[in-house]
Amino acid sequence: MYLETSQTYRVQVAGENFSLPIVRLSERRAIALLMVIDMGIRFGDLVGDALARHFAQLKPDIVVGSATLGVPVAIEVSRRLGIDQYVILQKSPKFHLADALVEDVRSITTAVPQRLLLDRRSIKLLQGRRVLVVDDVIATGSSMAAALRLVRRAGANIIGAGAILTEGHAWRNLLGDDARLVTSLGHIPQFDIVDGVATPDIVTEKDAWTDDRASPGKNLTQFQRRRAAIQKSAAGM
Ligand SMILES: O=P(O)(O)OC[C@H]1O[C@H](OP(=O)(O)OP(=O)(O)O)[C@H](O)[C@@H]1O
Ligand SMILES: Nc1ncnc2[nH]cnc12
Repeated sequence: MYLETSQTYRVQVAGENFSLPIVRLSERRAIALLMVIDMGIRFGDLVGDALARHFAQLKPDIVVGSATLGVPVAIEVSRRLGIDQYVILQKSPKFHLADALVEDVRSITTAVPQRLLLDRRSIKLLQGRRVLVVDDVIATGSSMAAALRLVRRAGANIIGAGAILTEGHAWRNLLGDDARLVTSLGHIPQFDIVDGVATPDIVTEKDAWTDDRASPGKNLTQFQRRRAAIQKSAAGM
């Protein structure tokens, strides 16, 4: 099912405003859809520049992206970091991927379970290297978690996880300690359909922790940070 609503959601990505169509996933759920492949060349420049600038200081040796929509992100970021080769984790099984490392994925946009595959021939590009993993969106976190597992199985040292957008905050629970690796250029909520209208889902928004980049809670434990954020949001702050 892919049903456009008449609603859009305004989001800032790397400081610029964009309007995303809100589409239904089911009778009860909707998302603000970011189709990177429809956003044009300038958008690729914007997100490539911003992610590369952020992660350059961590000196990645190579960038890994997940098919399909993580592919342009990996290319744009690699280009700006001056790194020639990049590694793509595939979602569709192919004959030439018969000998791959595999992890299960269940992303927000796909009704059926999927598999993420790392071609064993790419392991040599990752083993012992400083790796940046990128994707277009992190929602449930299932795709990013599977990507991180695959890259670690290849013996890499993951130095960061970059996304154009985070969507809700459920991914923080799924990623656990790895949530601290994540930097995104913007944030969107997930939506419930209430009386036919897409409404930001306060449950996953409430799940927010204090953002490390905003710093005030930097030295608090994860639990304290979560509790503080929930109390703040319940108090309407
Ligand atoms: O955090 P999650 O819930 O896993 O959602 C995020 C994933 O969803 C999309 O992939 P999708 O499976 O739709 O494949 P695509 O890139 O081929 O569109 C997106 O590109 C991310 O990889
Ligand atoms: N909002 C979104 N737009 C495009 N792809 C997505 N995958 C997960 N959430 C998405």
